[in-house]
Amino acid sequence: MTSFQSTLGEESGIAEELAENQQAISIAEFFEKNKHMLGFDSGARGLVTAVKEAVDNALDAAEEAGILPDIYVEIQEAGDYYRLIVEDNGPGLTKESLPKVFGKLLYGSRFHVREQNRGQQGIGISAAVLYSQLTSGKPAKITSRTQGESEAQYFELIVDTDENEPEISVEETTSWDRPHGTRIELEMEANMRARNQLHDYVKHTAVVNPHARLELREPDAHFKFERATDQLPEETEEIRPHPHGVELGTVLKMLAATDSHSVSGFVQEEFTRVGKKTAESIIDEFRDRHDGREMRWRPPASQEEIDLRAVVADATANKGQEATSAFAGAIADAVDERDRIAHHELREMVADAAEAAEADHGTTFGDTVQENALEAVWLALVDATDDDEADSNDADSRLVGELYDLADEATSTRKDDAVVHAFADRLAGMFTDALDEDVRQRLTQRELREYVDRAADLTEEYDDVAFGDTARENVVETIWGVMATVPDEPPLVRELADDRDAASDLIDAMRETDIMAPPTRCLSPITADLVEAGLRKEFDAEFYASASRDAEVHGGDPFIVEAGIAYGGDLGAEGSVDVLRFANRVPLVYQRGACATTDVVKSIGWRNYGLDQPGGSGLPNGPAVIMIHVASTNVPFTSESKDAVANVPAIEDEIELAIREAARELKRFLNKRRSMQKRRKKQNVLGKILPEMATKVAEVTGRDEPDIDDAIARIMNNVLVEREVEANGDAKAVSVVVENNSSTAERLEITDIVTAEPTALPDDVTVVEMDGEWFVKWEPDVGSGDEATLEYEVTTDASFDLSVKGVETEKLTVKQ
Ligand SMILES: Nc1ncnc2c1ncn2[C@@H]1O[C@H](COP(=O)(O)OP(=O)(O)OP(=O)(O)O)[C@@H](O)[C@H]1O
Repeated sequence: MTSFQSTLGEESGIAEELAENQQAISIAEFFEKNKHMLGFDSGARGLVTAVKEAVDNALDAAEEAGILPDIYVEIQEAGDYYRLIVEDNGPGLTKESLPKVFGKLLYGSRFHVREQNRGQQGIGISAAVLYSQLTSGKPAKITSRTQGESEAQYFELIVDTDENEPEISVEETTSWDRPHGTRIELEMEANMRARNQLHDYVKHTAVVNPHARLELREPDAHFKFERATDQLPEETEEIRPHPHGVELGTVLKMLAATDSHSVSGFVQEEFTRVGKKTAESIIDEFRDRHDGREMRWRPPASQEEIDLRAVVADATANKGQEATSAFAGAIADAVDERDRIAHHELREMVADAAEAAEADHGTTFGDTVQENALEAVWLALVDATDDDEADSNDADSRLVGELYDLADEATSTRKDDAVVHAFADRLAGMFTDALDEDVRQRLTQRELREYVDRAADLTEEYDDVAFGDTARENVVETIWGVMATVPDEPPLVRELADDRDAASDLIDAMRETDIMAPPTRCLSPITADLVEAGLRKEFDAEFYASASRDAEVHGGDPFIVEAGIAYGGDLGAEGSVDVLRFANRVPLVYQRGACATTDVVKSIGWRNYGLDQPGGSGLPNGPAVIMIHVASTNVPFTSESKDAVANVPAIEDEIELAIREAARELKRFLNKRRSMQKRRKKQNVLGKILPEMATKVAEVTGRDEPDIDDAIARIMNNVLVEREVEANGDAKAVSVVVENNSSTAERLEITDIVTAEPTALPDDVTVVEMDGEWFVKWEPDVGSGDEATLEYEVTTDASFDLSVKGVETEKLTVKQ
């Protein structure tokens, strides 16, 4: 005991004294002291967070009401403070809800809703009000007008931190030129040191919300982001949780709150994607965990000389010979028809046989008779034949034989036969012993594993052989595979609600059952096309790629990850790439280093995708932007300030897959670019050397100089497009020849622009005249090593101009 402890022990009433100091803390007081948790840790950051909270709310509210958002943000210098004004054209707030929305923490419409929203906790805007009143001492000034109302409501209020309730100082009606919407005015101690973050937030919000019009006016800048589309994002719908990944506490709460009585009703009513069939599969999985499975044995083979009729007849008394024999025969035949039988299956067969015998012979085969027959047949199946020659060793030979077959099937061929037999023998002994405790031989998978482990340990010990983990696991799996799920009714919901272990079995069962991915109507991904369009709008790059994954689930909430990459062009080549992070269409500005998105980007081997990555890990270098969007009904953030996505493995996996999908396209682009660069270099060298060689050769041989273009095209495996014009009487015969020297088939788009009307054209070309010029368009498919020719005529002198598309310039030689 320490001296401090001894003092404590001697003084009576110290606990009471300490207890007097204990008191409840209001949530508002708590956040007042822990402003950093909500993103208000400094003046610079506080301003950005306040803008973010107000703009996110405005977007949420307008979209929810089906209104194209039009948001105006203004930051003014106001003496020692900064004044923030945010106006939206959303549906507005009623007189009753407005004070609570702005003057009470943890008050909101989204916390209990399983639907993708920017807001989640109902803290954001009231925290901004709290920050403003703490730093400037001024109340928040809110104007709001709901649709159809002739006047707007005006409030001045603060948060009463003791009570966490709004304290209203002014409440009146006013006129406002917006037909509907909300205007917030907050004064706060702030500075513009985080101007870049503020601009990034607004700019990136515009990238992922092309349907919104945003305007930002601050002391030194004024931006307008016009909307790029009049299409609101698909309306989202609320959904129930998905059974994959829900946690025990949540399920216990749901069990306590549900109106369903049965587990089947519960899983169908409370979860998404669970119909009757899925519910049955979940319950089967639950039974496997909660009740275990029953061992199924083979019926006796004919050579075993087990006479089941005699066994049943011996166990049945006083039912008359005819009826008894019909009863026994029906059981024996039913057993004989099966591949394997579990105890509960045999029980059903006996009941069926009793019913049939009763119907045919008028004799009742009641419960006791059925029980006797069941026990006798079951023991004959699992125990032994009672045949005269059987000695005690043969007593379990049926089980040994069957378990030997199963173990043999499960283990590698390298295992010695005698060893497998010895193992099966030991395992059979355990099954036989189990009969004393539970004649049905019900085992959970864990119990079966214990049996197998024990038998394997003994085998290792006495037979001096290895019986490794894989072999053990295979044996468990094989035996578990032949065991039967039991038909027992699962406990009622109210029993489950009080039974943690059983509820946990239900969660495992839900996890193990194949269940369709959750519906995505509750999510509003940006879509791959718009991810790319957003990047194009914002970054002048050379290459863009994007990927949008299918929905997955974490903690019962569906989520979708999207990724995009922009590369080259005007993007800065110095230093590491830019990572743009978004959650539910909201740009994440702070805590980049603590975000799962950044962690995943760092963990990818970017050299493999053609980017420079010093040391082979960490952020890659180069002129690239990597964008990641996580959309979910519940984005797991690292803190209430919603700056960084938490390290949830299921989400990290999807982030990685989405990035890799886009990165593969980048790799293809970079590889191609590299090979084209090589080609260009080689072609340049050839273009220099060949003419000199040609001249020399011509000089030496006294012949004409060979055609250089043709030669280059062949050496470089290029596609050569060549036009020739020959006089043909008064007319001119024109031919355009395509010679494909490359190793792949090519589809070209050739336009010959002619200043005279072309005639004698083949059918597969189109001609359009514009201002005295004729555009002859021809689209030949030319196989590798093949040639194609277009021929036509012009009657007068003309000039020509060939344009060729469909083949990279590096692979093309045009001669005209
Ligand atoms: N501009 C607005 N127009 C209409 N309703 C609004 C507006 N701003 C807030 N609300 C309503 O007030 C509620 C509370 O907003 P608040 O910012 O406190 O929390 P939230 O957005 O729900 O969650 P979070 O704390 O994650 O931001 C919202 O859920 C919404 O119903």
